[in-house]
Amino acid sequence: MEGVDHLAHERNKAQFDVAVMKAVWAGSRDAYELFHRFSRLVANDPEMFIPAIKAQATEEQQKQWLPLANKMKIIGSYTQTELGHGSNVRGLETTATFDPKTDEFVLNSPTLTATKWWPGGLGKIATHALAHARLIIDDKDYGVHGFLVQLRSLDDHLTLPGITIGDIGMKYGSGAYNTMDNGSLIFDHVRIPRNQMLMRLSQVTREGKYVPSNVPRQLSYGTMVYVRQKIVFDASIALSRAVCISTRYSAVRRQFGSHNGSPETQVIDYKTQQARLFPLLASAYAIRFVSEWLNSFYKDLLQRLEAKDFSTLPEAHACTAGLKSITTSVAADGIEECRKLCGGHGYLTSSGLPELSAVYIPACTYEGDNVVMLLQVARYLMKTISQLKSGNKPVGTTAYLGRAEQLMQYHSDVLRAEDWLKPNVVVEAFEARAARMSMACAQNLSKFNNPEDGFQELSADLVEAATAHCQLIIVSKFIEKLQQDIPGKGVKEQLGVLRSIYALFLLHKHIGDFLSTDCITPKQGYLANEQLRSLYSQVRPNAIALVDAFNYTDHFLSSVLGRYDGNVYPKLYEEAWKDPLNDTSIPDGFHEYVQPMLKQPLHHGRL
Ligand SMILES: CC/C=C\C/C=C\C/C=C\C/C=C\C/C=C\C/C=C/C(=O)SCCNC(=O)CCNC(=O)[C@H](O)C(C)(C)COP(=O)(O)OP(=O)(O)OC[C@H]1O[C@@H](n2cnc3c(N)ncnc32)[C@H](O)[C@@H]1OP(=O)(O)O
Ligand SMILES: Cc1cc2nc3c(=O)[nH]c(=O)nc-3n(C[C@H](O)[C@H](O)[C@H](O)COP(=O)(O)OP(=O)(O)OC[C@H]3O[C@@H](n4cnc5c(N)ncnc54)[C@H](O)[C@@H]3O)c2cc1C
Repeated sequence: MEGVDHLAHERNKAQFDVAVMKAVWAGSRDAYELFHRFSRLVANDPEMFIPAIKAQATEEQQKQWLPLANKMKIIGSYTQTELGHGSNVRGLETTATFDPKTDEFVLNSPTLTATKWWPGGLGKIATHALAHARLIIDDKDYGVHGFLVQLRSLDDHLTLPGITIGDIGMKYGSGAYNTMDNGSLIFDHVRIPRNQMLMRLSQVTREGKYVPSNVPRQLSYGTMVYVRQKIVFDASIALSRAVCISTRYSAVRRQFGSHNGSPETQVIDYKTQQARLFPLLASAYAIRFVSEWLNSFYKDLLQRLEAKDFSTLPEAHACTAGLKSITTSVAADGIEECRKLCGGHGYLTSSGLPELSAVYIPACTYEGDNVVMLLQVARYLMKTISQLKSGNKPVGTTAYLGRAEQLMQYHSDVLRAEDWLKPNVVVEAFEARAARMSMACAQNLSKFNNPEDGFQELSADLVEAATAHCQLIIVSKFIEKLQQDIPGKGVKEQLGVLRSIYALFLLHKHIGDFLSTDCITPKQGYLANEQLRSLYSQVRPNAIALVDAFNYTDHFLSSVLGRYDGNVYPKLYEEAWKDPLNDTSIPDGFHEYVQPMLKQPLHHGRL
């Protein structure tokens, strides 16, 4: 019935202050503003163009271009990827050749594979591109740099001479990402003034002299680092949306279990449902907290860069690349699992889950393919280990590698299931697992004469070691979050339950790592799983309140299964009748195509 809260009985079970949990989840308010910018982003993509200008343009260039971009007097596209290259930025083929006679750069797409391909907004709406092209001066190639290129007239929006632009066509399913005009672009000797090369990091003088950057060249990748750390926050939003829908529906849905006329069992009470759903609920909170930490780490990096302190740049790259990879994979797989947790109705568009999945899953690819990103983390870990011999003391997220020798001797001292609730016990196990996996890779790498050959040969193991490292970061940041002062009845206790679920679920899922590295015994693995089952029982009465704490409106969730009031069945039915197919009883084409078949005379008893 309208106006009735069908989940009130669930909400009354909450053992914590939901208002405080909402504040803990919301964290810094700007994160929400960011997300709402993102929700506009799917239709447009100024959010990379502007940061890229800030990162790569001189003050003078920023004064010229930022006001135009901020006021949408120009619409920009971050135009880097090409038909032939995306991951390998240094392999991009578009050229920007300096012409000293005219003090211009000539942009050209020398091959088909040099066609710019995928940039958001490029297909129909962008008036300007921040095009990444190989800087060529006197036939010498100085590598990839950024260039501002006008694509369309600001009067009639027609493409300018030498510019061929198109949309790259429909994408995955009918998802909302098809509102994004990812485009293609071919340059045919397009001339731009020299001052439209972004020259904050490196310059080209009027005489055509190349002035190399006096800061790490990787700062030219700064926009990707910025977006990757934003994407981690986005993963917490996407996963929490799906978890909210599937948790509420799991409390509404009843199937089997009726005795003597009693109500059937709520599917949320099945242990299999809990074992699939509650780790995702815990992961949403874990990703949110690590995104908060990553954002503060990134802001600290920016301050350091202002002071020409590049000391945390390598770690920032590794953390943004690795956490982007891990969290988007968890979120994308989690959204699909949430669909399955809702049974058949999860496959309905009105559940909100197919659309969420279709829009979200490219996050595993854009801003860096997830495997390529983990390989970057692996490079960083191997480099860190190689420097141990020279006495380099790792700090920050690799500090544990400074204790590698000690961790190589580690054996968990867990005796009882509840020992796994101790944060230090968990962190030690995760540190030992990550250290041993990385050290084993380093050991194996040392057997290769050519380190690059070794890296390629061992890349699958290296990805697993990088994954263990990133999971350790997320577990550690969840633990650190709970060391903060968090008020409110039962809030910290509930977050503690989620922290333990997150860590022990990962331990159970990757039990092979923990056993093969001899960090824990099979018995200790068994006790961890015992404890996990007990934790699910502790979350159960709080599950609805924990997803209420995400504070999502029904409009935002756009899901009949995830409605706040749990009034699912009438709304499912109502939503179905909105389908145009139900405007008529007899479907189009029936009389022309189906009825003649039905009217066919029977021949010898056969149609
Ligand atoms: C857009 C919205 C933003 C925010 C607001 C809203 C909401 C956010 C939520 C979601 C986002 C919403 C929408 C996004 C949707 C679509 C947009 C998508 C855009 C794109 O996809 S843009 C294109 C992205 N492309 C990539 O990511 C390419 C990936 N490839 C690379 O990054 C590089 O090619 C790679 C793999 C790093 C290799 O580079 P390179 O060959 O130059 O380096 P090496 O591997 O040889 O390493 C050399 C050395 O350099 C270090 N290093 C590499 N990269 C970096 C870096 N970025 N920073 C610092 N250091 C770096 C590396 O570690 C090595 O160091 P070493 O010598 O070993 O010490
Ligand atoms: C929805 C969407 C929006 C996008 N928006 C933009 C945008 O606005 N601007 C822009 O410039 N680009 C954009 N892109 C492009 C995106 O950045 C690239 O697709 C992404 O970086 C992956 O590169 P790729 O396509 O070359 O993949 P590839 O690198 O070709 O990946 C193919 C396979 O090769 C593997 N692989 C590649 N290299 C290695 C290696 N060294 N070792 C092991 N395995 C490897 C990958 O893991 C993957 O399995 C967008 C893409 C999508 C899907």
